[in-house]
Amino acid sequence: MNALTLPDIAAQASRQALPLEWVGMCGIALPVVINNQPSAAKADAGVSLDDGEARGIHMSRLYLALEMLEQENLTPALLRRILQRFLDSHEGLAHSAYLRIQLDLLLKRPALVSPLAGWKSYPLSIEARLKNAMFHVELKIDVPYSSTCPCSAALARQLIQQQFIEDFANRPLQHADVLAWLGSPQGIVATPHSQRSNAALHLRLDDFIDELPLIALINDAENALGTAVQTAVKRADEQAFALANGQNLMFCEDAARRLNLALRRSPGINAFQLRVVHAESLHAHDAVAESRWNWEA
Ligand SMILES: Nc1nc2c(ncn2[C@@H]2O[C@H](COP(=O)(O)OP(=O)(O)OP(=O)(O)O)[C@@H](O)[C@H]2O)c(=O)[nH]1
Repeated sequence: MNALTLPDIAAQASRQALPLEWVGMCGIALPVVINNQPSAAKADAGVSLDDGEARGIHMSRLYLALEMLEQENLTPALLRRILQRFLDSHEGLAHSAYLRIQLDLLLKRPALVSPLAGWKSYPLSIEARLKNAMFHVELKIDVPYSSTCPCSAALARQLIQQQFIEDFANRPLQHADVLAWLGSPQGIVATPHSQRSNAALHLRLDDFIDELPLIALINDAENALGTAVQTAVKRADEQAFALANGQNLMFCEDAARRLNLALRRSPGINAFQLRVVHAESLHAHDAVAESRWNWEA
């Protein structure tokens, strides 16, 4: 049999000698292991093509290095080893390596009061870079929550006061009457508007961190807001949620400031930028606030 050598176009010289900032593959489907659980993910893997004379990179070498993600828990150390393999397999061609992994982090979250729990999905993106032996990891996490407008709450309270004046005008106040009134629709003649809201967190991690602090970060953000959206809900949980909203009235500015202060204290974070979006029910447009800490674009 005639053994033919397969043509290797990538190994040819480029017609235009020009380095490229990024070459690779986007949207690779693969499982990654987080907290010992496999999750369906999409990866973008690439290197710089610093040798402008080379026609192309070796895509298969990047692709095969990603197999390491199937074997062990996703950690900064694992990301670094994969990126190092990208570079080792492109010696002389590439000086910097990049990997982004996107998935929905599925966490079981307890109800506020009842002994129930349910699953909540947090869109997550993990970006790792290795260049000149400098290794960086960034996380992007979306945290959904509820926000009740403090201005609307004050306006609603004023209407309740007016209703009280009308209903109890020229009448001696009886404890039982007031209690019954408070429990009637008259006692809450106006309600403040509230909305499902989202905090998009973009965080730079400490370079020498051992674990990705995913759950700790989400907990810190949700505790700072006080009104995380719920999963399994019985009436007791809904009542506790109503109380949490009443005790945590928030403009988008308030939410951004709360998150900023909480994330500064959160371990393992070097810098962050965040964007909160309140999908207003008062308007057909959103109220948005952004905040940064130590962040240089
Ligand atoms: N560089 C590059 N490769 C591409 C592209 N689109 C498809 N490929 C293919 O990706 C495949 C894998 O490339 P390599 O990793 O160089 O494959 P290989 O030469 O068999 O592997 P090595 O022996 O490790 O170099 C090749 O068949 C390429 O043709 C592209 O736009 N750029």
